[in-house]
Amino acid sequence: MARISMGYSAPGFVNLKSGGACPQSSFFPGVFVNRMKMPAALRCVRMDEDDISSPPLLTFSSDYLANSIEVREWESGKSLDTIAANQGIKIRRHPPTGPPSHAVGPFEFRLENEGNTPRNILEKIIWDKDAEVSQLKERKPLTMISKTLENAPAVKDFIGALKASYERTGMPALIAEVKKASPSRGVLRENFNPVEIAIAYEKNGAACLSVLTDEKYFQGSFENLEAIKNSGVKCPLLCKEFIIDAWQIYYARSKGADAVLLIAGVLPDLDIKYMTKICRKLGMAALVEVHNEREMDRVLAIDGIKLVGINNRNLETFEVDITNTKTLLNEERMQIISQKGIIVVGESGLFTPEDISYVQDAGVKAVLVGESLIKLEDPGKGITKLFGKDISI
Ligand SMILES: O=C(O)c1ccccc1NCC(=O)[C@H](O)[C@H](O)COP(=O)(O)O
Repeated sequence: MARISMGYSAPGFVNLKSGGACPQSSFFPGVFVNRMKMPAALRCVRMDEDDISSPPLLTFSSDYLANSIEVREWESGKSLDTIAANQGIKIRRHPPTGPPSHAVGPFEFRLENEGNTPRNILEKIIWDKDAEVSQLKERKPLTMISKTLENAPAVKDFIGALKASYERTGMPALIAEVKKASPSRGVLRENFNPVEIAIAYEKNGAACLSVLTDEKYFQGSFENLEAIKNSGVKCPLLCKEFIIDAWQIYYARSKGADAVLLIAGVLPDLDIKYMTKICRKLGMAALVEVHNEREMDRVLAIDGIKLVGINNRNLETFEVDITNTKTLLNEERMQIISQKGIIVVGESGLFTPEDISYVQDAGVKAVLVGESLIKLEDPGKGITKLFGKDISI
């Protein structure tokens, strides 16, 4: 099988060559491209069929490339943002740079939102995350992380835990979120002890836990994730991050995550396919999050996805509407979901037993809940209040 490998040529740039051992032969001979403008799937790590612990040399099967519309678009000069926009994604991965787009007489200017101003909070988060991940990767290259994975504790079965809970209680399985703050609500809980909260959630019937790791906007951290993992909590853990680079999946795994979040409103199909493949190789689950019908249809068309989250919160406007879950789960889609054995997770804005019944009737088998639990004096007891019954027994 022909493989493409990347050799670094200049900071931020790669020289695409074919066959790791044969640097000058053809696939993309001597092509220099801006690495930051490439889809994540083409950017960072090895896609070797059998070995995921190897050094960060990227390899792709030629079949994979030949079948990918996005790769062909990218080869023909389309930028990552254009490819994403063709899939309805409005979030740009980086601040656009380049000359001002308007000239009037001797003046050149850029209209607001045409230049380096993020269009909304999600775009701002993604731009900041991109800079953060670039720095972290320099400090902890994949080779270093891969070494730590050799002795890492086994991954826990995230989807299995959701199914078991649903079967046991007859109610949506709970993914309880360890969330100190959010951009839409500010600080949700001053007295925040992540391990205590995690233990209380588990004791009161949570099937899995979601741990926010973004520091800047959510006051979360990978230390929190690691501390919960090491506390003896048995629930599988979702690393709640803004993943834009496959390196982050390996990093999350090294910090104890059993599952990661992939946001369809940020990641084009090729990235989702590539990242879910990495998750499978690492034994992790991927919760692929959608907010609108287009994202839902894109994700349902991708093979191998087993967990889909419907976020009732619009991450660009912060508007929350739980009827979104019902809108997205129409009859036609429910048929695909059941044929493919997908578990649907209802996310955000769930506060009462009526809300839980509403999304359950719409077709979800799990829910992801943060605010309504974390704001209570006793977040563990909040679970019984939220479900209208004790789901720990
Ligand atoms: O919660 C936010 O304000 C937010 C803003 C921007 C991007 C993501 C955001 N939240 C992530 C989530 O979707 C929620 O943390 C999760 O679904 C739980 O929601 P909730 O029960 O409403 O706290």
